[in-house]
Amino acid sequence: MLRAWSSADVRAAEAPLLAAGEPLMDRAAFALHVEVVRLLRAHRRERRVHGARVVVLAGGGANGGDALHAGALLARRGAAVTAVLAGERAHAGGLAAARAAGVRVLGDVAVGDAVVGDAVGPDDEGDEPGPLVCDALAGADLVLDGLVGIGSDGSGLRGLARALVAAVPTGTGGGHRPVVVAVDVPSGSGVDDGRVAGDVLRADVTVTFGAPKPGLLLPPASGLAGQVVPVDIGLTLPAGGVAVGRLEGADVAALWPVPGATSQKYARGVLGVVCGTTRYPGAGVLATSAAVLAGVGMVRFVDERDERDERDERDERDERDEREDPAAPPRPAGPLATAVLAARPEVVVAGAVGDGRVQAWAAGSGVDPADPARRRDVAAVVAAARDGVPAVLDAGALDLVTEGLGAHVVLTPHAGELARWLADRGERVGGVPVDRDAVEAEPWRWARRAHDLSGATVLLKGATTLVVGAGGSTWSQADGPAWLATAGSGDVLAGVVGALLAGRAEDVVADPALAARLAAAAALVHGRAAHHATPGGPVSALAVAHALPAVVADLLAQDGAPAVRDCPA
Ligand SMILES: NC(=O)C1=CN([C@@H]2O[C@H](COP(=O)(O)OP(=O)(O)OC[C@H]3O[C@@H](n4cnc5c(N)ncnc54)[C@H](OP(=O)(O)O)[C@@H]3O)[C@@H](O)[C@H]2O)[C@@H](O)CC1
Ligand SMILES: [K+]
Repeated sequence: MLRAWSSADVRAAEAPLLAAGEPLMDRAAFALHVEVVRLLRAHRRERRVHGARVVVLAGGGANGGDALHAGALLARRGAAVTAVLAGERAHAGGLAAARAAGVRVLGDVAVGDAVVGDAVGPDDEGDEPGPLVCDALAGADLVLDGLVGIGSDGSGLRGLARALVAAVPTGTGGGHRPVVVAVDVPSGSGVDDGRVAGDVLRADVTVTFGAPKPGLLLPPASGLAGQVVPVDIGLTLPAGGVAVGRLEGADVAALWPVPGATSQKYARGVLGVVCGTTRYPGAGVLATSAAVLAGVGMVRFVDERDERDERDERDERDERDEREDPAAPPRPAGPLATAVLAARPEVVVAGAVGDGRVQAWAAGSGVDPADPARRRDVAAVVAAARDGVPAVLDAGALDLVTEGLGAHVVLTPHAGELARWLADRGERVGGVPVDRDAVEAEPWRWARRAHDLSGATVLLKGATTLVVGAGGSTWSQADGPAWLATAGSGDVLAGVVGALLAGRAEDVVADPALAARLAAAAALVHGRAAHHATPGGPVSALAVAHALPAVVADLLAQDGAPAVRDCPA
């Protein structure tokens, strides 16, 4: 599991060690240079550090200090290192180390009484990179981004720092692009909230010290961090202080409901499904298939009934009452349930919500809220959820969600659906109702807001899926390929979430915070199933569902004790 701590927690953990004279920056810089050595060996044709051209972009704080110290170590290994000083001051220790190691220093900053280096820009403002800097960047094998770390307020880079970021070759049109390593965080990104205001240099690797910061896991900033390499510099972080977590494969086994030798289907969890309509049966097929293939004990699929069906049922019931005959004859499956049964014959069909017991519900996928019959079924599920039955509410069910649910209910909107849901509740940003762009710019903020308003666990679908559960606990999962953004993908995810809620229903009722971890595990498995279905290529939602058993089996075989539970027969 990857855990991110806030910059305040990291600073608090650093403080006593710095006061005690622990060499935290030396540790950070050493680890940083080790990662750079690895990257240079991997990426350079010569496979070595000697002769590699490295540019260090150094701000005036300790982030720049880390970068300059690492630059010094690289220079001592034979790299041709150029440091560009971007601040009005430079980290004195880092600069001294760099100069002593033979690093070429460019910049117009005063250190003590001395002005060092060459003029950066051609103008007096000094916020345009000059030709020496541009040449160094154009020829660099690797750029170290040490402009600003956790000292950033996330409002965007300014002055020369901003101009330097813009001057790094991007490789567009097949041109040269250096490997970019961010020091602690990509400079200027929202360290604690994942916001991106202004230009941020996209990193291939971020070497982060003490602990990952939330912005490395939270979109949109997480999309600029590349591979996150955490470095232990000896900090002790507060146990309860985790701001954001990310489940990894080894965490899934402990969450997944695994049957014991004496388990039977009812005790293993029955999932009631109200997904799809006669007109659009696909979502019913996909959500049901996913739940079955994720290992739920049984699916009870609620068929769609039209008004004529209901009239007939009422008449039959009245006739039975007159005959004092309580046994209802089994009803033939309608067209929707017939489609579902054709794909998954193991499913049991129910005539209505409440016909037969379930441990959890999945509702809303592929349901048009304007469809009166299906809307009534979904409303019955929402009522059951309000009464304490775990449920995943997707797509068409979201319109029926109001305040006062518990975290045992998982909402699964995408950004557009979440924006609409929030706007309907009067949420505004910059004086206008929240829209999709606003949610995509600050997904964590709005997922938390939806959790606060609804009380439910909120799983916000996206390239990085965010889950906010009880107490604001947050999980960020980025497990799927971009190909997973395909029709029906959300229906499959709803089925997997539903399977987990049904399989661990008692645990979720006892501890609603568990729902967020289960939803995060579902997102992980869903993403991996997409990779498994068609590595590197297009993927269909049904193929993702079909890949679930193999992916789950693989994850259960990993380290970590599976939660094998012998349920009473
Ligand atoms: N202490 C230690 O031993 C250890 C520290 N560690 C490292 O320290 C980092 C934190 O260092 P920090 O606290 O010095 O802040 P830092 O991130 O360098 O930023 C301050 C500088 O940025 C500048 N700046 C700010 N905003 C800006 C903007 N928008 N656009 C442009 N510039 C902007 C600001 O300029 P000023 O406002 O002063 O003009 C100032 O120069 C942390 O991330 C980790 O890398 C680790 O190695 C562990 C050991
Ligand atoms: K940085």
